[in-house]
Amino acid sequence: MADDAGSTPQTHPSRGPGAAFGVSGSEASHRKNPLMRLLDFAGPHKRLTILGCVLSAVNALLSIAMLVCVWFVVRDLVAVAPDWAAAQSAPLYGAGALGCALAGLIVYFCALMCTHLAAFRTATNMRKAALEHLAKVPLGFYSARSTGELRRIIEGSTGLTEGVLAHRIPDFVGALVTPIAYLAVLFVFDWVMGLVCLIPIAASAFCMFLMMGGGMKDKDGEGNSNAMSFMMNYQNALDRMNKAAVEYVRGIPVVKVFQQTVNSFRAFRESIAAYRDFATAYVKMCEAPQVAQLVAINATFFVLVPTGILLAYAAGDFGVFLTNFLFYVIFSALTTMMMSKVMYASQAVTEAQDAVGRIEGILGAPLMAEVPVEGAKVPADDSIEFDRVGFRYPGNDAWALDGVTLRIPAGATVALVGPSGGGKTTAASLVPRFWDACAGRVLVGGVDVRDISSDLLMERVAFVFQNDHLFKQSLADNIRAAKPTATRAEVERAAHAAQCDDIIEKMPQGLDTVVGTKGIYLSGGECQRIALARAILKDAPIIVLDEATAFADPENEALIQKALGTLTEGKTVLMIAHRLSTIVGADCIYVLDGGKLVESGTHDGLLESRGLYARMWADYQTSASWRIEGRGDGHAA
Ligand SMILES: Nc1ncnc2c1ncn2[C@@H]1O[C@H](COP(=O)(O)OP(=O)(O)OP(=O)(O)O)[C@@H](O)[C@H]1O
Repeated sequence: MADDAGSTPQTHPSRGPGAAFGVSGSEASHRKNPLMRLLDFAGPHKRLTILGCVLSAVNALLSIAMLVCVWFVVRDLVAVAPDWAAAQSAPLYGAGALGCALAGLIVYFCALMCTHLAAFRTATNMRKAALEHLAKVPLGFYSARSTGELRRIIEGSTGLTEGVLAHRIPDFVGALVTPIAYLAVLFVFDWVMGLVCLIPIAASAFCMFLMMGGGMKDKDGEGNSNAMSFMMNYQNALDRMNKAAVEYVRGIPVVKVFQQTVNSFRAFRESIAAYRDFATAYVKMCEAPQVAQLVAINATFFVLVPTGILLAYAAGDFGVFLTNFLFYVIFSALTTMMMSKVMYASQAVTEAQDAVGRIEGILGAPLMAEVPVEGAKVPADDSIEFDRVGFRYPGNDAWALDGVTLRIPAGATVALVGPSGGGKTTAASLVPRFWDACAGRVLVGGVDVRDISSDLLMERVAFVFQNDHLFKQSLADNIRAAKPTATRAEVERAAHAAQCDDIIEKMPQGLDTVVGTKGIYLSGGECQRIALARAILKDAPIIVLDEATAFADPENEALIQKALGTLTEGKTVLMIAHRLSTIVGADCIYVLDGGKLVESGTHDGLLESRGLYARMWADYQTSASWRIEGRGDGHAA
């Protein structure tokens, strides 16, 4: 391979996280703060989060104001006891306390409204960004990651950030504002008792600090705290278990046939054990500091009461001392709540950091290189050409295609045949750029496919896969996937041309029947005809067919062949078929073996040359006759 351009498809770095929301990838990734990175996804809704946090802080101040008012009521009542009627300002402070409480409720409600709106929008934007990005990455990305893992990132990680933005962040802000205001107020009345109340808070904060990893950097040197590194490992273990579970569920028919149990699936068993180990280790890591933290935060009375008793002896005015003491008793109840909020918020931030990192992992996956608009070229016609094409799958040293040169003139029908693993599917995949060639060029209409805008290329090429996927949507919508603007009449015409009339007739709601649910499923051959209707509706001038009749029974095959006739009429066709009878009439047959083009010519010409194709044809004929004999004498061959 002289001009090996590397073994991976040409790609370019994505614009990165938050790109769709006005933040460039590098800008976003250089920001270390996970919350800032998370808010990048909020777009204009970032302001709502900020407003929500401000309101949460106001609510915290109102809560303190309410308690101060309550304390004033108590002070006034104690001062005039038992002549309660003399406490003239008490009703005023009482009303103040009530007003603060009501205002606090309203403000907190508004705060949560703001943060919830922003949280839902942020999670939606994250999902959209990830899904949009996934549609543009090369197929190699999917070989390296399982659907279970991707699903968990898109659903799980984004869902997790919802809770963080909606509740934890405003609570965190409120919990941070509270001690500041608290400190100011604490020292107003009695600085000694204020100081004493701070001891449990400081002890609790220290335990929390230990719980979060004690500021130690992880061995990875990337600045992750122990807690962050633990969270990453924990989430990775969850991912592996998810991935193995999806594999296991998909393989359930095999499990049943070979009477296996979950324990015989090593990967699944090991992933469950790894998850258990991480979960246990996590609990153990948090055990001691969390117990200490809970003890510390609930120990306010433990330090406050003895201090109060000591100070009572030295107090000049016992009445004033008692009311001050009551203030600290009321206030200390707040500390438990406040520190719990701080603890949950810190934990949530660690989770959010991991979630944002995982979404960024998807968004950071390089995209298939797209030619700049000004450099994009338009194909002159609908011909296809392979010019010394070489291709290796990422992570695979062997050449799946090696120096393949072939030409399909516009309007011609060409077949790719060859032994299994010869490179037929790989060659066909290079035309619509599912992959890019590692060496040489693939040309459509004389233009390198990499120089054609992807929209134009997709307009020009229709690809019918071996096992085309039908979405859990109506048949009409499945067909319309090829052309969303198609009218009902166009969809019906395409379905009719693809010989789908019998399928539609037997469906309870005809074309509007949703497939894949409520026991409504199609056979392989029927799926293939719906996929052909899709391709007919698309009406692209270049058709790539990969094993179009692979799943068909004889009856379906006849219908499929008829549908293919309509689809391919006047088009450039590149066709892969194992049933050699379907390609006898092809204008040219290319034979691929071990990634190399070994023969080419018409059916008759290749038979005459007595090469690989002739041998494959002879084998095909023999196997076909075995089947016929087998049926005739009632024995399966
Ligand atoms: N996603 C992949 N990752 C790595 N290697 C792959 C991948 N897909 C195919 N290959 C390898 O590339 C080579 C060509 O495979 P390809 O599917 O193109 O052959 P094929 O001729 O279409 O085979 P078949 O007739 O069995 O479908 C094979 O050696 C195969 O193992």
